[in-house]
Amino acid sequence: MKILIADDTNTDRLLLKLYITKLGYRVVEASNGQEAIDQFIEHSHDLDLVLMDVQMPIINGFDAVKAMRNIQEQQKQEWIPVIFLSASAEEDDVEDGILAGGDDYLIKPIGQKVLAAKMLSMKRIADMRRRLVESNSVLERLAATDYLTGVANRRSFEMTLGKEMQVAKEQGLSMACAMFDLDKFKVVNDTYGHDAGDAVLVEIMKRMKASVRDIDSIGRLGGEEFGILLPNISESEAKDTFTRFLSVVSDAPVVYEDTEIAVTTSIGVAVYCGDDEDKKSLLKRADECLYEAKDTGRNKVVLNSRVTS
Ligand SMILES: Nc1nc2c(ncn2[C@@H]2O[C@H](COP(=O)(O)OP(=O)(O)OP(=O)(O)O)[C@@H](O)[C@H]2O)c(=O)[nH]1
Repeated sequence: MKILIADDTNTDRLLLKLYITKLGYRVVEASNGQEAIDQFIEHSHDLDLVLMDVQMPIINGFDAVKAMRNIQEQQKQEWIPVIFLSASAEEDDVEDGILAGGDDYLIKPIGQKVLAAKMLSMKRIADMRRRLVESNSVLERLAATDYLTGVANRRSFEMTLGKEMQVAKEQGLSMACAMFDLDKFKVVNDTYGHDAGDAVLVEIMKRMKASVRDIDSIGRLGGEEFGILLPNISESEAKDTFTRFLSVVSDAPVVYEDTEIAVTTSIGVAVYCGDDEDKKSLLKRADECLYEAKDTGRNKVVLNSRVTS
């Protein structure tokens, strides 16, 4: 456990440091409010507790903690517990300390046992918060992911599409939004079984994930239909990339329990040029291109309603 002690009185700070190091904890020191904020910023990644004197020069303890809580909120950091230390036992001061973002308030002089007990209770709270934050991030990831293929689900894909369209608009860049759908997939299921169909979806997504750039996004829109976003790409580059994706799908069969299953895909691509078009209309254009690809023979890319292969 790493603890920041902020106190302008050298003897108080050194005594606290002595108590705390004896308990086996690491200590970072500050002798005024500004230094406390600086140390908080520098050590926030592994700081477990702040012991903050109230009366200090430059910035007092309450204002320093308000600043720390703002930083924490802006940078979406974990909550680090703060205990105020003060000679004042006024009820108003205790209330102000908690309102400023403190978690507890101790009246000086502070006994060694009380300090150790308070640190233990703050650590419990910090650990509980950490576990909550971790569980939330797992839940958020699950809520955004397609369970079978591990790519983004439709909701998450559409959110990314909205963000990418905004970036493209602000920076005057073009981007490609594609819908692709495995051809005659019902035949795969009917011939080899649903589990084999699932294995095909998983393998094709694995290949696609390995084929796109880090800035690209893939999502499952439903069934055997997927979406791909290629930000910052010209129309001709998009055409080349999606034509290459046809081969990524079809060049090698998917092997499922010693059976080779050959699959192809049809891809409909709408290029967005940063104009006022909305998400729904862009997806509709891609969908129309996909239908054209299906209608005109499958295993092909149709870009902005023009047959390109
Ligand atoms: N195995 C498996 N099959 C799925 C899943 N989701 C949808 N499907 C199947 O995908 C098939 C889609 O069939 P259709 O809509 O007729 O399209 P298609 O056979 O691919 O034909 P085209 O799209 O016209 O080339 C259906 O058999 C669905 O049951 C899934 O998660 N796993």
